[in-house]
Amino acid sequence: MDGFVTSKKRKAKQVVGDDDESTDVKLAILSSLHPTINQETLLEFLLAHDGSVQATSGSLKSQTAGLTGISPRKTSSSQVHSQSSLRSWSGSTSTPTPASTSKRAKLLSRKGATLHLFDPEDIRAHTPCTIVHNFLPSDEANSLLVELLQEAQTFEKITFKLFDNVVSSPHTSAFYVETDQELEQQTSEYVYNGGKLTDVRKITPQLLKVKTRVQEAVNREIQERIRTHQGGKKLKHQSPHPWSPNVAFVNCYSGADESVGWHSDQLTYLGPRAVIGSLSLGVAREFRVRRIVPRETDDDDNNADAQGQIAIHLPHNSLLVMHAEMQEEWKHSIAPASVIDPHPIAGARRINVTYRDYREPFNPRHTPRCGCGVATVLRVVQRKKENWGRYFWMCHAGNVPGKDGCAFFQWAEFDDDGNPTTSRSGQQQKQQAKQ
Ligand SMILES: O=C(O)CCC(=O)C(=O)O
Ligand SMILES: [Fe+2]
Repeated sequence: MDGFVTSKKRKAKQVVGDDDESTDVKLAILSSLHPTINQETLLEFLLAHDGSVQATSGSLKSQTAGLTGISPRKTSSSQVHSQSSLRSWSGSTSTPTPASTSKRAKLLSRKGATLHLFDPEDIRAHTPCTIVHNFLPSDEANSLLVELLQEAQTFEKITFKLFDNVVSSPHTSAFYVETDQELEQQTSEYVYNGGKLTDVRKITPQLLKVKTRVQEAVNREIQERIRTHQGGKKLKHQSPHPWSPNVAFVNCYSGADESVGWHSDQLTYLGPRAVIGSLSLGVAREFRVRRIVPRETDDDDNNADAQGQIAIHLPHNSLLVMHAEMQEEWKHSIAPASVIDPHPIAGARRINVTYRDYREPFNPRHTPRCGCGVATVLRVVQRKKENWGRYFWMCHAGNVPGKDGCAFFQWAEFDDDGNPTTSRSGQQQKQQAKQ
């Protein structure tokens, strides 16, 4: 039985190139083992040691002991710099067309280099995001910040399993829902990283009030994006319905060294081509994005940073919209900072609220369950050229410390509006028939 599971797992890996996360995962492990060494240096060492975490870590330990060749974290993620705009030197002030946008982005962000963006027009032109500065009336932003800093005193780090290591997120967070019924469902039915969330809270009156403003602004931004970047049409699998957030994740970064590693947000409850509204409060930090470039071959890891990173600077009271192009094709992170400019209310702390639209067809009651009896996770092929852009459901029960998952894997199909085209029972039957 074990042999069967192992070979099935291997097969799934081959079709989806699931390995694609391994560089990020390896970097996350190395980062937690060597917190003072910046990610670029870790990546260089990892590549030099053929992707072996153990060899990289050993080599880093001996080099840091001898203090040779390693620069401490010296990322430029630091103070809030100011930059007028790229437009001032690129000579263009007009709204870019999709073609000119991607050409400019290619020219400006390069392998190994980080392009720093501050101006909303530059962010719109070079990334799948848009930003609204000074989003809330300032007293509303400040009082939401005060409330969430208070809440964050009891937030916890999320613990999960990476390969055989148990690691915890380098920041704290909590999850907010609107009704008692959702609170009950979230703790009994929903699954994150293979396990149940332990800290689910009822949304606060201020978070709820701000949600209405976020909802209006995000829907406006979506329409604008469709007009300027999507040729007037929603993307294939993008929902045609107005974006209607019903949950919020709140993250707290207590100091410059707290961060979140490279990831794409989980589509499991959002569906394909999801849009997310992300409000930043307190100290300004860098939100880094990079496009995922499909691999030419299975062991081609050199492409991981082929187009370089883009750092979007997120000041207090800014709303970042991650548009429908984002989660499937890009990864994002909050980089550790070497220096920060303290905020008058928050000091070194930053609060981030991501409002999300959990869609009914993606309720775990309707989505496939794996052999462990757990609702599966929805993912997309990001690296493997062959199946690039295809969605699949897979078991994630093995991410819980102390648990092993199963080999469940199933391609996911959606109609043009992003609704699953097969019912759960239909999918389960097909899966059982195949086994
Ligand atoms: O803190 C942020 O701005 C981003 C947080 C994030 O990526 C997430 O919660 O998924
Ligand atoms: Fe995220």
